[in-house]
Amino acid sequence: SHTNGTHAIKEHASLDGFGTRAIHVGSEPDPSTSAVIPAISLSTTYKQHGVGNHKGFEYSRSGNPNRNALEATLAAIESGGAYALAFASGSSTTATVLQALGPDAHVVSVNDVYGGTFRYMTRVAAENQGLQTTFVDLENASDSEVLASFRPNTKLIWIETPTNPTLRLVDIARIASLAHSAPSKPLVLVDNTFLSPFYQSPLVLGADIVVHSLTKYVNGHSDVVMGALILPAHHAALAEKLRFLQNAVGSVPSAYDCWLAQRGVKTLHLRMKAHGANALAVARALQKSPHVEEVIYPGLTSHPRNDLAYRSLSSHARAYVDRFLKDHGDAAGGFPYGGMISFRIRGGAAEAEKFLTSTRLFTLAESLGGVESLAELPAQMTHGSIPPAERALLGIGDNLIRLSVGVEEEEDLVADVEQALEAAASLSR
Ligand SMILES: C=C(NCc1c(COP(=O)(O)O)cnc(C)c1O)C(=O)O
Repeated sequence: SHTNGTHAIKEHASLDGFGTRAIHVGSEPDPSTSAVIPAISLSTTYKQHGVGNHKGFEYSRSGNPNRNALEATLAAIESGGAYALAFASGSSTTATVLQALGPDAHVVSVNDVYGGTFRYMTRVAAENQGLQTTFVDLENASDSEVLASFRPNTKLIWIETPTNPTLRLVDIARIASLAHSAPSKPLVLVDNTFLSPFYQSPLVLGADIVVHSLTKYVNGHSDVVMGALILPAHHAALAEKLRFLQNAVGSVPSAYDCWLAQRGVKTLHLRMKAHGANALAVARALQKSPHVEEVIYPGLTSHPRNDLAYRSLSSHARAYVDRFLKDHGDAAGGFPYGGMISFRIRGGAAEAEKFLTSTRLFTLAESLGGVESLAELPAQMTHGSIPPAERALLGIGDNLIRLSVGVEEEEDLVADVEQALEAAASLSR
């Protein structure tokens, strides 16, 4: 049932499958018009029938029908979710969560995060609220090394997995168990942007908060900038605190963008299956190419943490992957695991530039998760805000190319990558 403060989803939602929830929860026919698809409610204010006597809406920043509906859908599809809050962008979601930690807090973050997240932590929150951030290789750190990174004022562990852009995998369940056993009991947050709620359910694995750049897979059509966070039922107090900040800071999405995102999320399950199958095929083609030094795609059987990738799959993705493996067997060389691939092209910046300007279907552009395939050079583009020394330590070199594999026809994407690799290789002939 909806309240203005927090939106706990209807009980029945948990009984339906992922795609069914995405299509039906939050999209119930309009009770007054019976419209199957909700109207776009652009009004910024609502008539009151007496002071404080209203129908649950007072002012659009504090809540509006389209945002409430989208938040209900997001809480329903992020398994284990009960509360969802939408923001104007993934970055403002990050900012709001970090603001909620208060002054002089300490955060342990995975060492490879989106450049904008790194930038906010180290150049904004550090200055504005005295945030201290320790970047740790949470993929490889031992339990004792993780525990040693905690301080008495450690309030939050920030995880991306797979990380952007080197696709490092973090064992959410392991880190959550360590955090919840530590004296300072830091909250565990997972930025689930890269896999979307379809492939990974961080709340089920023990996380306390999930954040998404909805700009990416959830909206899925490269026409909305938005973010969201989702909390489990036992964090009602944290939901209220973040709902207060959502309204007080006012970094909220428009009703129209919420309506677009609600339309996009309805096909998320279909798109993520297609993204995954296409990405596996492109990763295999890259693996076979003499012009590629290294392919990073955790769905490949050859990936060192392919077992962790499989163990971390959501229940709905596990069903899809098991069917895929049954249908394709070992010939597939792995399983679909989201649409993101990073690879190191043989050579350096020149070869990378030639590849990126030779693709016909992969558009050279920032962002990811849309139906169209995109390609970029993190070192100079999305992760340019990370100091060169840090980038070098993380392996974000001038020959590291990141692909967001879209839902075009698989054969077309494989052919496009292969011809662009040949074009890049021609530089050294
Ligand atoms: C724009 C890109 N990333 C945005 C992003 C963000 C920020 O989301 P925005 O909606 O772009 O503000 C947060 N978390 C992750 C993992 C992200 O990848 C990019 O990597 O091309």
